[in-house]
Amino acid sequence: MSQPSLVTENLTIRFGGHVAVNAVSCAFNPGELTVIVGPNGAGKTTYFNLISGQLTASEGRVLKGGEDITRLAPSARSHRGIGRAFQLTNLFPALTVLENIRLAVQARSGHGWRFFSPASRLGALKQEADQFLQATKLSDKAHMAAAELPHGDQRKLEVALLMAMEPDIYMFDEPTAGMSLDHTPDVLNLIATLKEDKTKTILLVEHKMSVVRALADRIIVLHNGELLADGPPDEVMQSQIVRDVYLGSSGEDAA
Ligand SMILES: Nc1ncnc2c1ncn2[C@@H]1O[C@H](COP(=O)(O)OP(=O)(O)OP(=O)(O)O)[C@@H](O)[C@H]1O
Repeated sequence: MSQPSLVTENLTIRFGGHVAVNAVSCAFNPGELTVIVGPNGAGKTTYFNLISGQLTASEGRVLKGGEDITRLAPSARSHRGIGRAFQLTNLFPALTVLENIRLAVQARSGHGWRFFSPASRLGALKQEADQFLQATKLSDKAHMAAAELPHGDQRKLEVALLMAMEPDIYMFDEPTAGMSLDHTPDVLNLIATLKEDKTKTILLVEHKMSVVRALADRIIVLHNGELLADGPPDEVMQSQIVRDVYLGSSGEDAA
């Protein structure tokens, strides 16, 4: 088995006397999509924030490819390949879809572009951006301002920007929340496509059981900040403890 791409060791954060994430130890592997479920207030988003760096742990460690990144800022973690979708806050609303994607490609390419002439640089940028436009089925909207897109297309654009950064860890927090039913399959297909590239590690916080069933290779359950269960979807969803604390309290397809 290959080395885990991401590990949390005894990861803990306290807010005053409240322990929001409590000694969560978990290893995530390349090519695996893990869905994180749990009742409201279980600590899912806080666990995400500890991994992507919006919050710093009170105790424990986050390791990316074996490197301790526990104290790094979010930007340093993103440079190390941790890509998190932020519910539209990454978009430049006044720029077109294509311009948004080009900027993301440029940001990832960094100084590498200085070796090219301005014309060939633009050509290479456009070619790469086109690839992500096509992957997210946004080619026909390339010249629309991001702000004018329907909500579902904005979420797709957000995935395109994330893909353009080529992270090896993808983090999605309820990627279909607030999305109309006709856009939902597109986004789910997109995430399923990421899975086909067996090198990516994908983490997804999700309430909708239909989404969990469609995508999960593995489910981890948080409850009161603790890791309650971890395993293959069928096994986890059928375990009595999960039924009692999770399905019992929030029901099927909550949200
Ligand atoms: N910055 C903060 N200061 C104080 N308490 C916080 C902070 N962030 C989160 N919490 C608390 O930590 C607990 C876990 O919250 P979190 O948002 O991670 O839960 P969640 O599982 O993502 O819930 P939901 O499904 O409702 O989004 C909650 O009790 C919340 O009030």
